[in-house]
Order: sequence, then C-alpha cells, then structure tokens
Amino acid sequence: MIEKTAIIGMGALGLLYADQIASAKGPESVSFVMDRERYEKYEGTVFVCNGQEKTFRMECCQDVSPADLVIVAVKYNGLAGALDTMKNCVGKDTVILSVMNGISSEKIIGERYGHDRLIDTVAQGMDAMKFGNKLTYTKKGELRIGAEDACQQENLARVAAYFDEIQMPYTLEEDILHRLWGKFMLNVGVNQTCMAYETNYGGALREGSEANETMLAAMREVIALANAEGIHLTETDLDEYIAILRTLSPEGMPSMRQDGVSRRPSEVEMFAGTVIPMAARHGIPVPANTFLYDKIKKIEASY
Ligand SMILES: NC(=O)C1=CN([C@@H]2O[C@H](COP(=O)(O)OP(=O)(O)OC[C@H]3O[C@@H](n4cnc5c(N)ncnc54)[C@H](OP(=O)(O)O)[C@@H]3O)[C@@H](O)[C@H]2O)C=CC1
Ligand SMILES: CC(C)(CO)C(=O)C(=O)O
Repeated sequence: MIEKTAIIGMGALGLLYADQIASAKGPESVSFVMDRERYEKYEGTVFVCNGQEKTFRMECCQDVSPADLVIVAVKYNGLAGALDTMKNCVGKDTVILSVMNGISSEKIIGERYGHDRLIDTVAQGMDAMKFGNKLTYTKKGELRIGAEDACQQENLARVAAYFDEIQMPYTLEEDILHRLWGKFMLNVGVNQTCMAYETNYGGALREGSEANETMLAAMREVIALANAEGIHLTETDLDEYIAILRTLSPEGMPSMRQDGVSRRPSEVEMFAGTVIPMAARHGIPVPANTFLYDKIKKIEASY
C-alpha cells in the first residue's frame, strides 16, 4: 500500500502531482521535501493552481522519515542535489519514480538507490507552466509507467494500485524503453526548438517555418540514434507525438522555454548534450542537434 508520498521538486510537475494526490487522498498524504535553504525560502507559500489558491505540506529533508513513494520532479541540473535531498525519504520498501524528461534520470537514480525500487516513468501530454507561484495548464496529461526488469514488477503493481486509488491518469506500458525514447525524441525536438527560436507550441508547429523544420530534423536524428541503440522508433512515433503537441495550447511553452524566459540554465545537456556524443559513437550525423546545442548555449551565456 502507498500511504505517504514525498515529492522532490516544487515546480510545474511537482505541483501538478501534489495537487492531484492531496485532492484525492488528503493534504497529509503528500509533502514536498527540500533542503533547509529552500524550506526557509518557500515555507508558507500560497500557490495559485489554475486560478485556485493552494498550500502544500513542506518538510525539511533532515527531518523526514521514509515515504512509501518518492516522486523526483527536478530539472536535470538539480538531479545531483535531489539525490542527497531524498536520502532520508528512501527506506526498505520505498518505490521511486522520476517524471523527469530524457533517458538518463532512471539510470542515475537507480545507481544510487537500486534499480529494483525504480519504476520507469514518462510524463506526457501536459502543457504545465509555472512562473513564480502560479501554475497553469489546459492539459493534465498522463503518466506512462512500466518495468524494464522482472524485479520491478511488484513495485509497478503497487504504483498502479495507488494510481487507481487516487485517480491519477496513467497507462501501463509493455515496452517502456520505447516510450522513454519516443518522449525523448519529442523533447529533443520541441523543447530545444522553442528555446532556441524563443517561441511556443504554435510557433514550433507552423508548417514551412525554419523552427518547424529544425524541430522535425532534430526528432529524425533521434529516430536514427534510437535505431542504432536497438530501439525501434519510426515515423509513426514521430506523427503520434506531433499529434499530441497539436492538442496543447498553442500559446503554451515547454519546460525548457520556461527556463529560457526565466533566464535559468536549461536541460540542453539532457537533450542535444546526450544526443551528440552518443551519435558520434555510432557515426550518425546530427546537424540539427548540433545547431540547437550551440544556439542554446549562446543564449545561456548571454544571461
Ligand atoms: N513542465 C512540464 O510540462 C513537463 C516537465 N517535464 C520534466 O519534468 C522535470 C521537472 O520539470 P518542471 O516541473 O517543469 O521543473 P521546474 O523548473 O518547474 O521545477 C523544478 C523544481 O525543482 C526544485 N529543486 C531543484 N533541486 C532541488 C532539490 N535538491 N531539492 C528540492 N527541490 C529542488 C526547484 O527549486 P528552485 O526553483 O528553488 O531551484 C524547482 O522548484 C524536468 O525534467 C522536465 O523536463 C516532463 C513533462 C512535462
Ligand atoms: C512535451 C512537453 C513539451 C509538454 O508536455 C514536455 O515534456 C515539457 O514541457 O518538457
């Protein structure tokens, strides 16, 4: 049974899931766990989630006991710190899931806390944006969850039962690696393009524009790379993800562009920064990702 959930990362996704859990199971069943500095900074903050004022339980990481479920919802640059922050939340029976984008967070968390307690997760279909204390979204999306190995099956069943109880939108994936790579392809395309071209979903989807062509080229480079890595991504996957993008608010912007607007370091190392060296090992040319990487690094250097 999952009774107590700790969330590391009080950003767009962390708030989305805390709100869902607190509404379904009560405010005591979920808390944001953070270092003392953040705790002192954020304690008592009133958030506005789609127009409604909300407060959430917050705890300092030194004072917590193990949770049944830990949700990791930080940006890539915050992951190393989050691994330390969550130390006291992880006990013998704790399950961990990462809603982070990319194909690396599960491996990094698993190396520290054990792969058997990790449930591979892809958060998709949402257009959540957070600026200051305001969270807005028109689509809540869903969590795609699955097991890479038999040793994860028992925890996967626990998480699925919990999601049923709290009415969390989710789908059990038979091939979670395929899903992780599919979402990675989307983010390499749309997140980086919106950041580099300073645009939104509407701008990235405008057919015939340079932004749209760059986005599609970057996604196709991920298809080639995935195939070289033994993951059978195809144009059908690309079409499926572009169709999901079309359901989002055209004025909305991906998490990476939100970093750009707020002049924060982005997750480019988790996207093109991962694609480029991996492609080099396979001898696959990735000009669109190289272009996006350079452009985004220049933008970050100008802050
Ligand atoms: N936004 C979206 O719609 C989607 C996002 N994702 C992915 O989910 C992940 C999270 O994204 P998002 O929610 O947008 O990120 P945000 O930038 O909105 O939030 C990240 C939060 O993590 C906090 N944080 C960083 N380090 C720590 C730490 N050591 N302990 C506690 N809190 C910490 C930050 O605090 P502070 O600000 O104080 O540094 C911030 O509140 C990313 O990998 C993103 O790519 C996936 C699907 C959709
Ligand atoms: C797909 C997208 C763009 C929105 O769900 C996302 O994953 C993000 O904002 O990081």
